Amino acid sequence: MNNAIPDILKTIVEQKLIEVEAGKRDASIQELKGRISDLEDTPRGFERHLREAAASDWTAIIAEVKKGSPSKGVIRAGFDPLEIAETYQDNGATCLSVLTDEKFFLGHLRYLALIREQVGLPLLRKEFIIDPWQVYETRAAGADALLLIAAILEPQQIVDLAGLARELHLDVLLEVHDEAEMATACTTDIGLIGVNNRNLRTFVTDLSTTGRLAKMLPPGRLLVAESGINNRADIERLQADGARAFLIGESLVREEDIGAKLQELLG
Ligand SMILES: O=C(O)c1ccccc1NCC(=O)[C@H](O)[C@H](O)COP(=O)(O)O
Repeated sequence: MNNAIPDILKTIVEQKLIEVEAGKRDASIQELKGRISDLEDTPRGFERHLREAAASDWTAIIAEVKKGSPSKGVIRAGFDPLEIAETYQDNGATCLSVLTDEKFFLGHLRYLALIREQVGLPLLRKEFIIDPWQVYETRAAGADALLLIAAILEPQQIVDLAGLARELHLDVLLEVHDEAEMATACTTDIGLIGVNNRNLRTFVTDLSTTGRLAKMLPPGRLLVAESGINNRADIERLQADGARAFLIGESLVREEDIGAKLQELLG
């Protein structure tokens, strides 16, 4: 991790180091491997679902199960992760993103298994992954894909963590915020590249970030626009800029009628 990364990410990573060490004391990689071999179903093809939707007329939305965030505090009072996930499925989401960080996003690892039991859509574990142990934990918890955040990883860590994820049949979404991180992403063979429109120093979202970085993307990668997407016009603008899938949290969970909002976003 370099010194140039935003303070919020430094704080989160420091917390993750503590959590991972505690996690390793609770369950060794060997134990996690045992849990993985006990799983009854195989991953659901997170990237494949996005690519199929993006190749059709359907808008590929990754709808996020998000109770809160460092920038906004609690976004949805009376948060029910399963009810939200079912609403997303019933109203046309292609995939789901499940925040599992407890301290900063008020999520939980157990939401993955809870949702997986009742909802058939592929699940992304939205976490701050910094250690191979967490990749095993992710697969054992029932996710189909994991997020890697370029800002908190060295290029070799990205390659190694993505390689391990693939060995465990997990798809990877690699998130970038700027040109330097996109340049690193281009040196990998990761198929799903997310541009996060949220500036993590100011927490302000600027959708033009996606268009700026899209120009650097080699053919064959699927561009996911992340954060700050509020309405159908935002999606159409991002589509024109090259985005083929859309990761949306706050503008959905903030609504009283989440299903109606998702339908509006789908157009
Ligand atoms: O959401 C935040 O405040 C935040 C702060 C620090 C690191 C990451 C953060 N967000 C994670 C995400 O990437 C978003 O949850 C996701 O892209 C959805 O964004 P939105 O639609 O704006 O809720």
